[in-house]
Formats: sequence, C-alpha cells, structure tokens
Amino acid sequence: MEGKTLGYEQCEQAVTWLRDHSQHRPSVGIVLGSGHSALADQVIKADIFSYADIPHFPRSTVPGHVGRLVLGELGGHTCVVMQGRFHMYEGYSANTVVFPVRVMKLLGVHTLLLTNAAGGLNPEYNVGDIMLVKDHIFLPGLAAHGPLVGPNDERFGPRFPSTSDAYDPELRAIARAVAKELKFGQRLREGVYVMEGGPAFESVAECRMLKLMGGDAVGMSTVPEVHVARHCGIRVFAISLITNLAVLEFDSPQRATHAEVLETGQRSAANIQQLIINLLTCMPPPTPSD
Ligand SMILES: O=P(O)(O)O[C@H]1O[C@H](CO)[C@@H](O)[C@H]1O
Ligand code: HPA
Repeated sequence: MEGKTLGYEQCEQAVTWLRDHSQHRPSVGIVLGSGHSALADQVIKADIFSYADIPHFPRSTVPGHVGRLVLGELGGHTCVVMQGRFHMYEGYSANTVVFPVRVMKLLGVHTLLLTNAAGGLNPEYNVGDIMLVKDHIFLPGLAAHGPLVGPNDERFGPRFPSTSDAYDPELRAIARAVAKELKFGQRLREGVYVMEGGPAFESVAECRMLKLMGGDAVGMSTVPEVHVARHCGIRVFAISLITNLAVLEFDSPQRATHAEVLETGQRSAANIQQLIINLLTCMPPPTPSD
C-alpha cells in the first residue's frame, strides 16, 4: 500500500498549480469511470492536464482510465472532469484515491457527478442499463478501510458525517425526467451500488451474498469519493453503467472480464454522454449560496 498522506496543504498546492495554469473556475466536478473517458471530449474551451503534471496527483494504471484532468465548459457549467479515477486495488490508500475530490472542493466545486462501470446483481437488469445510484453498501468502509479513517481535518468536514442522504434526490429526479425525454424506458434503473475492494471479480457465492444484502450492482470504486464529497458538503449524483451481469449460477460458463466492461462502455457512451450533458443543462445554475 502506497503510504504518503495527502492532506489540506497538498490539496492547496494542487489548486494553486491549476489556478496558475487555467482561467477556468469550476463549480461542477465529474469523475469518469471505466470506459467513460470520451465524455471529456465534449468539453468546450478545454484546458487538459496530465495527472503526471499536477502536484501530488497519483497516476492512472487501469486500462480505460486515461489519466487527464480537463477543465472547461460542459452543459452550461464550468466543470473539472477526471478522465479516469483511482482505485484502492491499484495499491493506493483510500486517502490517495479521494485526493482529487478534495482538490475539487478547494477549487470551488459544489456538485459532483460520478460515473462507473458495474456488474448487474439485480436479475431484472440488462447489459447497457443505466442505474441512478440511490444508496450504497461500502464493504471496505464497513471494516474501517475508508478515506475518513484517521485524524479528522475539520477544514474539510465533521468527524462523524451522515451518509443516509448521500445521493441528492433533486438531481436524481432531474435525471429521471431527462432519461424520459431521451426515451431510455426500462434501461433507466435506480438502485443500490455495492463497492467491493477488487481487483478480482466476485465469486458466484459472493455475488449471491451481495444480491441478498440488497445490492443491485457491484463495482470497485465510487463510494470513497462519495464519502469525502459529502464530508466536505459537496452535492453528489452517481450513475452506474451495467456493463456485464454478475454470475449468479454455480454452473454458469459466464465470466466477467474487463474487456467486456470497456466494450459495453464504448457501446453505451452516447447514452451516458446525453444523460450527463442534459442533466447539466437542466441543473439550476450555480449560485453563491450553493
Ligand atoms: O468503477 P470504475 O472505475 O468505473 O471501473 C469498474 O470497472 C473495473 C473492472 O472492470 C473496476 O475498476 C470497476 O470498479
Ligand atoms: N464486478 C465488480 N466490478 C465491476 C464489475 C463486476 O461485475 N463490472 C464492472 N466493474
């Protein structure tokens, strides 16, 4: 496990560097998961930075995660877009995984839109469905392997934040209306995302357990970012693209693969992009009190 703690001062240094290198002052953050990188190509007046050039930023190591931060205009908002995220299974501590979200906070971001790829646990789900995340089960977090473990920095938020209100109901309602306009029909779902540590895909018995627990989709990311975003008062919206179906039968020949995850991501890119851009367009413009 990589061990350097990235705190408030390191966030400030990254923010100073970004403000020196870009005129954009983002109020919306976007995190693009496996296979979703192309959304960043829609950003207008884009300033594009490799993670390698930004002070203290980790490096992306997972195929499908380009490793660039894009600042510019999207859907009428000034946005900062992560073209690729960090995962604990890459060997990064939870603290490192969430560093960019804290940087976003200090940049002035008040709303965070997260995307991920996930395996469908709910038997009604199909590959290509888009699930609005209404809640989560944070398996590493329940065992104190989350980003808020350790000394609490009150400049970010309180020691004991609530997570029962993590996923903003108003943004989900706007997304439902947008999906209706886009005629997504049954492809639009709303459910519970389970985060497991990875990098191995789940066994059949594990998939069965996660489904029994109340999970609708399973992945290896997102919830650490949600925890720190809510900790520092950022409004959160998250979607999972169902890229594959969890294997729920012991004698099934089906296997999850990252190649399938990326393929589904490419096939569904247009839908994800339309949903996010239209959501941004309908989102109330930022106000000083947000
Ligand atoms: O959650 P994102 O980053 O979208 O990626 C998902 O896809 C990868 C597995 O194929 C894992 O990283 C899983 O978390
Ligand atoms: N399991 C865990 N993570 C994933 C999956 C899955 O089936 N699909 C995409 N990310």
